[in-house]
Amino acid sequence: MNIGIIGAGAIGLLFAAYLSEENHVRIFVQNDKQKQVLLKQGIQLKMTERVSDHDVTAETTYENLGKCDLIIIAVKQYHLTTVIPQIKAHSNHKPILFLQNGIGHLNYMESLSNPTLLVGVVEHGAQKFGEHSVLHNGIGKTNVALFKGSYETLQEVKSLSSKNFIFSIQDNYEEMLIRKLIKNAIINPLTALLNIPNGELIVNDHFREVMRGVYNEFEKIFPQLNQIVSYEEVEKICRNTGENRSSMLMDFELKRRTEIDAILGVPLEIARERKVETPMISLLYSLVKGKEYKGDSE
Ligand SMILES: NC(=O)C1=CN([C@@H]2O[C@H](COP(=O)(O)OP(=O)(O)OC[C@H]3O[C@@H](n4cnc5c(N)ncnc54)[C@H](OP(=O)(O)O)[C@@H]3O)[C@@H](O)[C@H]2O)C=CC1
Ligand SMILES: CC(C)(CO)C(=O)C(=O)O
Repeated sequence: MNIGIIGAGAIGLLFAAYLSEENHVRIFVQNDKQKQVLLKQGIQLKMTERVSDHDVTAETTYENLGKCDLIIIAVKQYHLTTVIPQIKAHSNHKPILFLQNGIGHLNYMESLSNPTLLVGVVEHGAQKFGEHSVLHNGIGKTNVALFKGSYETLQEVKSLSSKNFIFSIQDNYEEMLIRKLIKNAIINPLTALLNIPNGELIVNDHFREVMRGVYNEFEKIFPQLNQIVSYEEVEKICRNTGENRSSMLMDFELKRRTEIDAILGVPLEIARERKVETPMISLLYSLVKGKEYKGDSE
């Protein structure tokens, strides 16, 4: 298959490395320096016990998007404003797979006329080093679901699976995204604001009370929430990833923009539309925005 990947950050490089084993991968990047490094050296995929090199084609313009059988969008949600016009201009008939955290990408997807659109939730952990190296530091899987269009494409994506890189089909895209959203929405802002690893949230009854309160507010926004993901599952993630620093805490530490708008901003808009009061979620949103605004992670 000819696969196009937009974005060569941690997730873009990870997907490109694995998928290039059996497919031709074109990776669309923003700067010429990264393009040259990728063309000359390929992608270096690091795992605990081995390092491998993977050849890809790299481009800084988007004309060749139309040559791809599947396009994977691996940029952050807040980058979509620049990517969506390129999709509309060069590949409005191709299947697209969106991998963003949160639910902010759904509005963008609704604006596309592509017949087949897919969403994915990445459970792998990946960290980028330099222009072309990626560390696969957590082997999980990628859940994929149909947003609209052909189920056949979903099966083709599943068939791209390999030993350490599995795609698993999910029936309901909304439930799949909400299941991940709730975990990110409760764990990420609190760990980022408190500067603590995930596990510390559940050994402190005061923090647990706040977590439960945020969950209850989400249940007011999404009344079926408890049938999709329970509060106990959120605590389980904290236990299972106890030593981890959440991606939002790492964004603060590295002075990068966070994904707070996709994680809390869009649910807050839905709450407003549904006339639901969510004071705790609003407070967390404003605190993260405020801290981001100052550009100060101390
Ligand atoms: N990293 C992880 O372990 C996980 C990440 N995710 C999710 O996956 C998504 C991607 O995350 P991640 O890879 O970590 O993010 P990164 O910030 O590492 O990568 C995003 C990349 O997109 C590039 N980019 C931005 N705009 C464009 C554009 N118009 N054209 C081409 N490239 C562009 C950026 O380039 P530049 O550097 O030049 O700005 C950057 O390399 C996020 O939504 C994240 O939440 C989900 C689960 C795990
Ligand atoms: C589930 C969680 C909170 C694990 O750290 C995560 O996905 C993140 O940090 O973004």
